[in-house]
Amino acid sequence: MQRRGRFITLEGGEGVGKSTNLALVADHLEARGLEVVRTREPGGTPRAEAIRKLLLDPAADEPLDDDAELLLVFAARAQHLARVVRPALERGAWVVCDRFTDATFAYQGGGRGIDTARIAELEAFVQRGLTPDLTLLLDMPMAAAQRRLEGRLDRDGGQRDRFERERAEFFDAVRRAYLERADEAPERVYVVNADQPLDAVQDELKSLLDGCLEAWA
Ligand SMILES: Nc1ncnc2c1ncn2[C@@H]1O[C@H](COP(=O)(O)OP(=O)(O)OP(=O)(O)O)[C@@H](O)[C@H]1O
Ligand SMILES: Cc1cn([C@H]2C[C@H](O)[C@@H](COP(=O)(O)O)O2)c(=O)[nH]c1=O
Repeated sequence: MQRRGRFITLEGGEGVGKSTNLALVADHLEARGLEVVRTREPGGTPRAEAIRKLLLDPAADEPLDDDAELLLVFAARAQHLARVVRPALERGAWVVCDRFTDATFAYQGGGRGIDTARIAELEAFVQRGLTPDLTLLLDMPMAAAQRRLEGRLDRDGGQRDRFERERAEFFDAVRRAYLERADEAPERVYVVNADQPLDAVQDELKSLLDGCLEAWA
């Protein structure tokens, strides 16, 4: 693939501020004249969004098998890559994506306990070498993030989805797995302390982006 654009992902547990900061990242890049595609996983195309619905549906009548969950995540990813991410990168756009494969290592690997070697096999099969240029890992203790999530749910009148209903131990394992991923790829994954006022988080993100823009020019 002729890849001219850049691929930036935002990662972290539930309610750490990914969507809020995705808007900041995308606006910051657009203000510098770049074409930016804002997207998310699972999802990003109509069919991948249909898979997202299946994954997040808390219906208790039929539990979702862990392997089925893993395969659905990668099925959605294959569709998203083919229809949105690869074409955008090929035409020189920057793709800013709310979650990607680090989430699979964190949730299906850390949270569900699936062998990471199996996840890595699917990653190689589906992505064929395509990985993010930069990953912003928003990190904070899960208890504090849960309080933010509750605030948002109260305001939206929303319901917890299938993942948001998991126990605290699940989210602690997710956080540990994310931090392990950051340790394994320090050249790609930048860990941001998300447990600080939004202005401080966003100042840090903007100066990091400016550094990348300069380095990649
Ligand atoms: N640094 C911050 N300080 C205080 N509140 C914040 C901060 N960042 C985000 N919030 C608020 O926390 C809530 C969750 O933020 P947001 O929806 O961006 O998180 P998220 O990581 O995208 O959540 P999800 O995992 O559900 O997609 C929102 O109400 C948002 O306004
Ligand atoms: C990409 C990806 C996502 N998930 C989970 C993580 C979240 O609970 C939901 C997505 O909802 P959100 O609005 O982004 O919080 O899906 C996962 O388990 N594995 C993945 O690879």
